[in-house]
Amino acid sequence: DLFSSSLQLEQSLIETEANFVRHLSDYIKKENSRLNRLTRILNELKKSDYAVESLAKVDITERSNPIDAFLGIRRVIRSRSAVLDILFENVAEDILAFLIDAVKPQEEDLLGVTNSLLRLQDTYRLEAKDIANGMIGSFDKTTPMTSDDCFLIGKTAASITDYYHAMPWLSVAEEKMDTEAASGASIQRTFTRNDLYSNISHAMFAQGNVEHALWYIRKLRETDPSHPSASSFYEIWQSFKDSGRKWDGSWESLPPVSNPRPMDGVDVEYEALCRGEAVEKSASEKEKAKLFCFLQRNTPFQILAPMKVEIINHSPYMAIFRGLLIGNEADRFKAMASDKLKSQKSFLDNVSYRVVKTTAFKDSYDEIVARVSKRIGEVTSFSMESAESTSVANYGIGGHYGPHCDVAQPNDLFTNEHNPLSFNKTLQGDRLATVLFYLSTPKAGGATVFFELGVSVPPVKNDALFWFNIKKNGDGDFRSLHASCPVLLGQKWVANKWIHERGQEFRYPCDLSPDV
Ligand SMILES: O=C(O)CCC(=O)C(=O)O
Ligand SMILES: [Fe+2]
Repeated sequence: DLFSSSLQLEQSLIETEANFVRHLSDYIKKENSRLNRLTRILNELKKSDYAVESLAKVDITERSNPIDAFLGIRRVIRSRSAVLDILFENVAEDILAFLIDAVKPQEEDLLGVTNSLLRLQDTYRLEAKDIANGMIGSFDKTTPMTSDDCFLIGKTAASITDYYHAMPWLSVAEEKMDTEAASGASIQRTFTRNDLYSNISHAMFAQGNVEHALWYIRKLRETDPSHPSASSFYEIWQSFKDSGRKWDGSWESLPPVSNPRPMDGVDVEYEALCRGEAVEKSASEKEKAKLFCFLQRNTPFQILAPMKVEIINHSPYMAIFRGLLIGNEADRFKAMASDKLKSQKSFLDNVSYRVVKTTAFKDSYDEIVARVSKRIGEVTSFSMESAESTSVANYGIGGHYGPHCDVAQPNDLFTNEHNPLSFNKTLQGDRLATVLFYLSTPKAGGATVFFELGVSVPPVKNDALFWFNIKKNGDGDFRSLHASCPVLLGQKWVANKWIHERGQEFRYPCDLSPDV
């Protein structure tokens, strides 16, 4: 798939659309030349004596000229082989190969991006109508969608019984169909008005709007009694009668539309944190007053260039290192990762859980990787000996990473995504702390959020976020449960450095208390 890395999707769209234009215009040129050559042969044949005579209905009983016969035979043989050659020319070979094998984005990407749009709509409280008009929140406006695009999104949602999302998209499709008709725009549609009514009626019914369902199915039945959905009229009518509700059948007296959101699996606090809103567990103003920032001068290097450290949570300790990356380091990491990004099959094997592609670099890969690892060691005072390779990730369109802890220890809170065998726990120990550095600043969205702490950190290029995953007694600290919010606009790139337990025995002494 492409949609799980926004970089790869953008690259492939640019490449594919440019190649599509080239292949199709080459092909049309070749077909034109074929037609021209055929026309030339045709015109010559038409001019031939025999053809002219046949058209003129000349009496041939007297006619027999050996020269004409010779020339006629030659002409037929030559034209036959010329036409056959042209007919058997395979001018479609290149474009067929392109269309069959080389056209990337595919249906799974369309489905992936559709899912992303619906997820963004929920998380950031966007209206289907605004998205359909090319608006992502209050950000830049782009090309509006057509009724056909909106219908496809609504129908895709309905096909997985997601009527909550289907409803607004189908009604936008209806509105757009009306405005398109009024403006005389010629829109290619993959559906008829009655297909739309059938879908709206179904979704209305599923969301408890039986009168509206009846209204739409009645319109469908009146105009096309042979439509496959026309017979649902009787079921809906029966349901309406059974409900004992009152409605006189007019548009004016329809009750307001209800469209309840299924709350199963929805984390309201997560969505609020993603929008940057405070939640119950967020620090109060009084607690916030205890947070501070300072200039760190731990090492000779830092005496020259002190690190700006912002403590954002005391227990467990969390801090932001402002400007940990310098110069073009962030861009170099992205460039190094660009052609290596691979999608990570999640442990839960659930595509929608993690829409991101990653790759990892050992310190020996490039001087810059070693340099940044060394700097992390300096600012955190931890040994980097047992740390993992630096992993770089590019999120997809609307890409996110569901709630998880970075430790490999199993726990009851949730199914841990990290494969316990992915690093050698006995040699390196578990992931003591995470340093997450931001390689880009997305235009909107993509915050890193901590559910138990009510903390939301918006990504800022070159900054690094530090937190502990393990308590001093060695148990996993599940207050570190975190997630990456869906990216709303722009690209989100991060890199992870996981610091392990081994080698930190003197730098981070153990404690038997289970609470630190
Ligand atoms: O990208 C983020 O904000 C969080 C990434 C993360 O939690 C991880 O890669 O383990
Ligand atoms: Fe994580």
